[in-house]
Amino acid sequence: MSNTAAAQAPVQLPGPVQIPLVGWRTRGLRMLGDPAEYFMRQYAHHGQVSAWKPRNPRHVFAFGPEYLKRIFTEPEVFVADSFREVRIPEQSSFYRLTNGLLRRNGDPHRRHRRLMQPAFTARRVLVHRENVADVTERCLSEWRTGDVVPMHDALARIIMLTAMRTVFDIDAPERIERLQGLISRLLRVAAAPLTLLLPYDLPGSTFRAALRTCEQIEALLLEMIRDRRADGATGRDVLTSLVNAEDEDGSRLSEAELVGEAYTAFCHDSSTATLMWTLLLLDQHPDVMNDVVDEVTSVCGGGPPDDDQLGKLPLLDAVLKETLRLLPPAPMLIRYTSRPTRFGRYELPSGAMVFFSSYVTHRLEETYRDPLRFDPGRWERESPSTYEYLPFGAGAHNCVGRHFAMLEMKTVLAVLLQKFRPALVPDSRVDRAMRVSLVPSHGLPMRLHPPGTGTSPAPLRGNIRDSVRLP
Ligand code: HEM
Repeated sequence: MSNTAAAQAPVQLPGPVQIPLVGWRTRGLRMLGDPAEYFMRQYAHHGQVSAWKPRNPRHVFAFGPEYLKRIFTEPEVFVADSFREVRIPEQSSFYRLTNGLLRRNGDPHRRHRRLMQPAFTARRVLVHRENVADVTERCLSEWRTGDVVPMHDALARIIMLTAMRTVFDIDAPERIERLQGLISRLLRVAAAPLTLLLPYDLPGSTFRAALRTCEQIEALLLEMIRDRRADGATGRDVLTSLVNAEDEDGSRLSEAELVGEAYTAFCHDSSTATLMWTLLLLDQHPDVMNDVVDEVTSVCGGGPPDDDQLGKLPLLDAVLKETLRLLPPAPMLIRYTSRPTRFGRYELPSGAMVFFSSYVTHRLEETYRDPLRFDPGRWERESPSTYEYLPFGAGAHNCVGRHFAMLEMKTVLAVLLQKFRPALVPDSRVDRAMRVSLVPSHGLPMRLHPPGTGTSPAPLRGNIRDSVRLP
């Protein structure tokens, strides 16, 4: 945004002709159904910045890197408040569980980041590598060549068990099963559009189901936090690091704060989503699949990667980066303006909701050559800026778990691809589905072949073909 542009008198934001009686919740429902498509249409019709109601811009869309830079570099003006629209009662477990970093701003946010960061540095997360490999190998020992595996459930199980071990250090099957069941239920009911539309504690409502499920999850988390404190907290799991984390003035996170942060650190569904998309894209690009399998096998020699080998898998790294470019699990993020502010040539009121989408930004032709092509090789030629490539966000709220996520995804894929060649069941339907993350619909059924089997891309149907050019 140039100074000259900012100095000009404000003009009206681009946007659609207003249709009376179409409120934001109606539009919001359409948007939540398929945010990727909705945002692409908004961008195609109105460009890098626009509003639903140009004369009263309370809902604004920003896709260009210059606007994103503004959002990320002024966190005191563009504040995060992830669950504002759900109107969660402040005294509820639901509130405390969702009261993590993504709800905090300013000093409280900085304090929590300071306390959490040490558990998530690139170096520190390596302590979890063996646990991730061990869980993956155990789960894969139940898979058989020739089987058709519903990849969504299978990968979600690996990631959930990994999180249980690395975040909470729990292995006891009954505790795992209980927490797994509760979290799956919460993700289902919390993502239901009715929870947003009818946020009331009424009999039979999805909102009430979310409230009750959160009470049970919070009770379990508190049990674990108190166990940690009682046994002196010496483990290497994330919860132990958070329980022991001490600020410069000697203060620690309270029980309520720990509940919110531990829950956020536990939800790894973005990793599950990325793994699913990666397997699909590799299936559709057998040459890349062959090269990745060669790389992983020659570096790791049949076993899980060690610390050193994890850093020697450049193609696997590029494949994950390219998957996160084309299909970022969080395709819709939101900030709220804390005061009236100039936004380039436009004026935004206080309290405006600003939507932005890495899904759209990652497809800008000014930045990416042939953006719809899955091309891991582009990462040798193209080096987009922080505001042009942002699957993990940017600025104050950038993903604290990014190193963890990369370690987790690389390890799972390295182990999996040395044991099996998964191939999509031909003629499957693959649509984008917005659950908590952007995932392939219909569970992604894949047949397991021996590693090294030559397969051709499975014919498939569905709107995934609008997101990426497939054979
Ligand atoms: C492929 C995997 C992942 C992706 C794509 C991803 C993406 C993101 C994005 C886009 C944000 C920024 C949200 C915003 O600005 O509103 C974020 C924040 C966050 N992520 Fe991740 N994430 C992933 C995995 C993880 C994992 C495994 C953890 C925990 C270990 C984690 C913990 C967090 C936390 C705590 C925040 C909030 C940071 C803050 O507000 O300061 N993420 N993530």
